[in-house]
Formats: sequence, structure tokens, C-alpha cells
Amino acid sequence: MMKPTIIAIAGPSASGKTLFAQTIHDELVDELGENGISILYEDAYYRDQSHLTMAEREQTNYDHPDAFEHQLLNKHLSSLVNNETINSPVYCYKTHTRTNETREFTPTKIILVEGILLLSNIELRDRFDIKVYMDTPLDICLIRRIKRDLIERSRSVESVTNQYLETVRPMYYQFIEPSKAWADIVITRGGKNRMAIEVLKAKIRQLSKLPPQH
Ligand SMILES: Nc1ncnc2c1ncn2[C@@H]1O[C@H](COP(=O)(O)OP(=O)(O)O)[C@@H](O)[C@H]1O
Ligand SMILES: Nc1ccn([C@@H]2O[C@H](COP(=O)(O)O)[C@@H](O)[C@H]2O)c(=O)n1
Repeated sequence: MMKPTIIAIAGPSASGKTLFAQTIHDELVDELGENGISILYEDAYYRDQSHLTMAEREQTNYDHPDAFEHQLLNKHLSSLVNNETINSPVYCYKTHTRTNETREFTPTKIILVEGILLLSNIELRDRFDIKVYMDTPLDICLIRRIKRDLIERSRSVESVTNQYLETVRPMYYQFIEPSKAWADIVITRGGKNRMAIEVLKAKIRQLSKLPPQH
């Protein structure tokens, strides 16, 4: 099999990274066939915190690079580029730690990697063939995050807004926003930007036919 092409989709929390990646995946998966396209999540690489109490886990700054095991993600990306299967961790936002399960992840021609801090880490950055940044305004992200976290991550409005003020917003300005400078493509208006989806799909179709130039 040809060497996988790795595409990073970075940007602030609730900017539409997951929706954008999932839409591209779902619209291309049949066309690209078996081993065509898959999504890997940076969030899966949040550190295991099973040794901590729930109260301690709630104090973690989840928007600082130290919250992630980026070294393991980097190692896994290296394996995938060499066409080796990995076992990605599986993370639970409700318990703030990894589950006992892992996800067997077989390399595909195109691998979309999605996460807030992918472009802030130099080793990871070097792994990506295309770097995309979702440039959704922070107030829109906050509204979407409140709605999503209440439904999908078992949070209260108070916990989301406290976390936003204490860590999410400051870490955005310290790490995420500056990482936009490394992006090849900056996408406005979030995960439903149809033209951006079509442009990336066209590039992916082209890359799926050609061996990538590494
Ligand atoms: N352009 C958009 N319009 C309306 N809702 C959106 C848009 N983009 C994303 N969302 C919604 O906002 C929430 C956060 O988006 P998500 O893709 O999970 O963001 P991220 O992966 O960047 O954290 C989700 O509920 C998603 O469906
Ligand atoms: N236990 C956790 C782990 C992470 N978060 C927040 O998730 C955000 C990143 O995921 P997105 O899908 O929103 O990009 C990040 O901003 C963390 O604050 C959390 O709340 N709890």
C-alpha cells in the first residue's frame, strides 16, 4: 500500500473540527473504498488519570499541551506512515480518563487527524502533509460548546463557563491561536463551510490517486 497522507484539522474547541472531518470522511468513504480514509482523534491521547480522584481530575487543565501524551500520538503517526496498525487509546470525557479499551486503527490512504493542539507541537506538525485550521470566532465556539457539553459530555452550564474562563480561553490565546500561523489552509465559518469541504475533498481525491511526495 502507498504511504498514507496525514491531514491535520486543528483549531479551538467547538470550532467544528469534528463535524468538518466527519463530513469529509462520510462523503468520501464509499468512493475511496477499503483502506481509503479514516479519522484519528487527538483527544484520545489525553493522559490516563485513573490514579487520580474525580475531584483531582476536575482540576486538570485540559487545554494545556501537558494534558496530552503527544509523544505517544507522534509514535502512532510514525507507525501509521509506515503502514503499521496501532491501538489508539479511547478517552471518556465523563470520567476524565481513558477507558480500558483501545481502538485498533489500520492505516488508510488518507488519515484525518483532529484536535485543538496539533499545530502547537513541532514534532507533530512535521508529521502532517496538510495543515488545516478552523478559524471560528471564540464566542460562537463558546455557545456551541455549552450546548454540546451539556448534552454529550454530562456538564453543567456553570462547569462549562468556569472552565472556559479559567483555562479554555487563556490557553486558546497562549497556544491555539498562535498555532494558526502554521496552517496551510484557514477555514472560516466552521464545520459546515461547503466550499472548504469541497476543496479539501478534491485535494484528497487527487492525493488518493497519486503516491504522496515525501
Ligand atoms: N457551522 C456550524 N453550524 C452549526 N453548528 C455547528 C457548526 N459547526 C459545528 N457545529 C456544532 O457545534 C458543536 C461543536 O462542533 P464540533 O465539530 O464538535 O467542534 P470541535 O470538534 O472543534 O470541538 C457540535 O454540536 C456541532 O454539531
Ligand atoms: N476531560 C476533559 C477533556 C477535555 N476537555 C475539553 O475538551 C476540549 C477539546 O475537545 P474538542 O472536541 O472540544 O476540541 C478542550 O478544550 C478541553 O477543555 C474537557 O472538558 N474535559
